[in-house]
Amino acid sequence: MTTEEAQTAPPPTDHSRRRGKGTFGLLLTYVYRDKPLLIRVLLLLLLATVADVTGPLLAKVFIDDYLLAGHLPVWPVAGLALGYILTQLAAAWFRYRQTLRFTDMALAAVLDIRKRVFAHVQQLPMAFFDKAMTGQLVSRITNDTEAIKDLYVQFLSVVLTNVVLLVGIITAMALLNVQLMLVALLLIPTVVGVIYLYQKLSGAAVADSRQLRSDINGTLGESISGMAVLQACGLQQDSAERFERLNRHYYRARMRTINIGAALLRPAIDLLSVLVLLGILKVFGWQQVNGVAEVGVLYAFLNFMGRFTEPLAEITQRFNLYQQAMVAGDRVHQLMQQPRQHYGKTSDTIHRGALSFNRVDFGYRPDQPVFEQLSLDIPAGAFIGVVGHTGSGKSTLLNLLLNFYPVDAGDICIDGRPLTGYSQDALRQGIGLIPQEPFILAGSIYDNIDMGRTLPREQIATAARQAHLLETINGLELGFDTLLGERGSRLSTGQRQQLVIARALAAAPRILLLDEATANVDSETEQVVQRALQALHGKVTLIVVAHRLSTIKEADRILVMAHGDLVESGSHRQLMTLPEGRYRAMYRLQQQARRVELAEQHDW
Ligand SMILES: Nc1ncnc2c1ncn2[C@@H]1O[C@H](COP(=O)(O)OP(=O)(O)OP(=O)(O)O)[C@@H](O)[C@H]1O
Repeated sequence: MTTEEAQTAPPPTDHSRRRGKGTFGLLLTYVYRDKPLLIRVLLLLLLATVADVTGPLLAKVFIDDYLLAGHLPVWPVAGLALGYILTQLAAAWFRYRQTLRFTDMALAAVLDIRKRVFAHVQQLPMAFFDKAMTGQLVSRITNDTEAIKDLYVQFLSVVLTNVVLLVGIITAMALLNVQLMLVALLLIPTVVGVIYLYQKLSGAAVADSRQLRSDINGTLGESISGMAVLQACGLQQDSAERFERLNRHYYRARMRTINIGAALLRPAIDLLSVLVLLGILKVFGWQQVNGVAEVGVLYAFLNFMGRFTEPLAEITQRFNLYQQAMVAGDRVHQLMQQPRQHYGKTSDTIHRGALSFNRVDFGYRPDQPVFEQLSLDIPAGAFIGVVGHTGSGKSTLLNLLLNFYPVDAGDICIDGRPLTGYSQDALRQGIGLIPQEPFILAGSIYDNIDMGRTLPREQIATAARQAHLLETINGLELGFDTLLGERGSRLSTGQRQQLVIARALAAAPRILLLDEATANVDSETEQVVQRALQALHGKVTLIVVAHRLSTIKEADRILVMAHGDLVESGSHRQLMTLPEGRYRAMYRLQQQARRVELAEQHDW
């Protein structure tokens, strides 16, 4: 959803609250996973609370039974003092252990969520990524899961601790004086009311702020990756203004939530606790007159009241984190609900590499078909060139072969079996892709060819030789272990392309797809690619999409596409004989352009 959509969307308060319950349950399941740890945490929590509330009870005994009675025997009083010190020390120790364990549990849960979310995102169909903004997606996997961590560490831990503490305090109060306890208890429904009001008022603002934060990340990601274009077009000012605008919206949305929280949470509790305190003093005064209450009870009560309002205030304050975590959890949950790309489950692998399209219909959008009834047969080991004007469907042909998108009708078969029947591993192992933009990892040359497949080093070296890159690699100081900067900045454009060719060849695919692999390289590198293709000719099915017709001149068959239709098909020689042929016209045009280029070079 874009910012505009977020702003025009109906207020998410009710809706997100409805979804929130499911999200909360989902988030809790991550904690249940480690039950022994959960039990240990709860036990520590209980022990800490018991130790905590014992202190004031001991103090009450000291005041009423010894201090006010003017009777101070050494051993019982020393015993009470020691008991007081020990219980407070024990409370501190149990609390410390419990906080550590809770954080451990929370971080493990977040680790688990992040792992699952990323694994899921990697299985999503390409159609999802067509619409997703990189920065926004990154924001969901990092910031939103981080907000979920706050739910565990800062919300659940604090709320659970304080609820148990409250129960402990109320029990201790009831033991001392039931009437006074009932006055103190009045605070609870009022606090629940405050929390409810807070959630109602802040829900929309919290959802807005999370969406805006991910828009900020999206814009940043887009600007940084397109910095060269941005600077070349002098768009820095526009981009800065857009960024500033988003930040300003974000600031306002955050301030809205902070203002609501600041007005409602802490001040409301403080005010109410003063009223309750007055109520306690009144009831105590009345009981004193009737000779029911003791001074020690008042001391213990005042002590408990201090402890009673603190957890309530803590709980209410943490509700803004709860609100944020619920919205974040919902966003993560929605991402996890995205259907994965469908792959087959059989263990069949691609053996030969024969391809066929049988009456295939496909469109990225239902109202804009790219292919209608496209049929095509490609024998194993054939070298097929694909040409056509921009937008004619060349890359789409490759996308469908990679099962990046499901077809709308008809089917695509590899070695006579439907493409959708093959497992993801079989497809990735059997089909190699060399895209126009080489994608280079910030790792070593070895890592970049291997791509986590842990292939034997000899296989990597063979692939590098096939891509005519071995000599270049051997010339580098650390050879295959040479680290490439981010986006492979240490290599030239041509060398990056060769590296990607080596990567594709390393898995010994039966089908190799090249999508404009020679569009951005010089003639020399193009010849390297051509030589690599010639070496593979007959051994691997080659489907080469090329604007530069010289790259595919030697192909067995050239497919000419126009508006998703196959309009011409044949070898270079056959197509050149068609008097009105599109291929012939394109080839002549390119030859002419080449001649002009050479003449210009000569003049220089
Ligand atoms: N991800 C997408 N979402 C929606 N429409 C798309 C997408 N990719 C391509 N198209 C549309 O599908 C049609 C075919 O595009 P395709 O990329 O296959 O053409 P092409 O022949 O490879 O073009 P080029 O030579 O410019 O790379 C075009 O009309 C294009 O606008």
